[in-house]
Amino acid sequence: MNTVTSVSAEISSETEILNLLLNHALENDLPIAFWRLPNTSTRYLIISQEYRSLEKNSPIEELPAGFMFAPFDRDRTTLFLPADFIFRFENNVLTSPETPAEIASAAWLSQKFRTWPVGKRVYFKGNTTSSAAGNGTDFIQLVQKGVAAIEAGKFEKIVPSRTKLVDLPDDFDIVKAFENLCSKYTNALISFVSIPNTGSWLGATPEVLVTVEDKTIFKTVALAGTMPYQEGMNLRSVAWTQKEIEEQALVERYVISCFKKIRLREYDEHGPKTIVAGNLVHLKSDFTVDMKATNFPLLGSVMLQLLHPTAAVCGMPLESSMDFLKAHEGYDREFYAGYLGPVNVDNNIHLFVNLRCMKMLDGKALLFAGAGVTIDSVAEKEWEETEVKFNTLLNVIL
Ligand SMILES: C=C(O[C@@H]1C=C(C(=O)O)C=C[C@H]1O)C(=O)O
Repeated sequence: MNTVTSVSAEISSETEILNLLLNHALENDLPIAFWRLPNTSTRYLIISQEYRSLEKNSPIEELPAGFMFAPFDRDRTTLFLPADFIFRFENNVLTSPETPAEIASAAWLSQKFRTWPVGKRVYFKGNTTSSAAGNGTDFIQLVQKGVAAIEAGKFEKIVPSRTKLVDLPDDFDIVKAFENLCSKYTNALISFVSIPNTGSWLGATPEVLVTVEDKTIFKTVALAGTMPYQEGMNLRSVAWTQKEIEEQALVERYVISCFKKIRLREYDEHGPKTIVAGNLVHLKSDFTVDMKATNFPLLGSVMLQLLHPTAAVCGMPLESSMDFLKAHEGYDREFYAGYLGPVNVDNNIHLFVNLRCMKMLDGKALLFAGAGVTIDSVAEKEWEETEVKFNTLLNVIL
């Protein structure tokens, strides 16, 4: 059999192979996901023949290897991309295929190499639209409405968001952008997902929603509170205000309330600690559960249903804050603040909240960002916070 290593003499670089695969998927309307997990160097790329819509409450542990892409609105359909073709890149080269799926994918790829043009930049169809919204004034009014609703006792926390539409540079190159995000944001999930009728999304999210390692260890986090990161900042003495401390404590309470619903008491909690997320710092608490000791083999699925959308991206309590956003936010979040990530690849589940992300439109990018609002929020400061959050991607793509 022709292996990738033998055929790839002329087309050896990761960048060229990626360009070929992305072009192939986009030109043929095939779903594709390309990602790198935090603090790792391996990059994975999968191409599906077809995406699937997942049944509500279907256990993710029983899915084949693939990639999940879920919208913010839990009443809408979660999409799943089965790993019909799977490639793994390490140190800028395609790794030798090991699993049967990788071996079949490598054979398919080497077949394609014979006929494919090299050196072509990835092309985007401009067939997706979005309800771009949220100019500065609207957002400030939205935050003020949120604070008034908190004062009126409707909820304790709300996370309004807005979008920003920017022109992409003429020479914008998705593979280069992905590579730059990887080197700049080592502790984020870097992802590019493109699905027919849904669009192409690029992101660098710092927020874990559900991790299940080796079917044994469950992890989630409570992340909130935002400040710009400054070079040389001492993370042990960041001066968080009462507002941010309470805002993060609310998310922590939300996570614990989900454990309580299933009467799970044996969880470890560490934090909150200040962590760096690209150009920002946040407060984060880590939660870990030993699924064997607690006899909870489907804890990943169960907690996913309970957690999403968390108080970090929607509000607290969930129902009243969701109603407020539906009534007042004024645009469709689509997949922003939904979740995404690989499931059952290498025996792990890694789902992240879809933050610091953008949807690619024809020659433009639509960016999304939100900010946690409590009774102590100052609207202009929350607007500033969304600006800094946009910069996570803008610093790299413009
Ligand atoms: C909502 C976003 O981020 C969330 C909100 C945060 C906050 O309010 O401080 C911090 C981290 C995230 O949990 C976003 O990035 O759009």
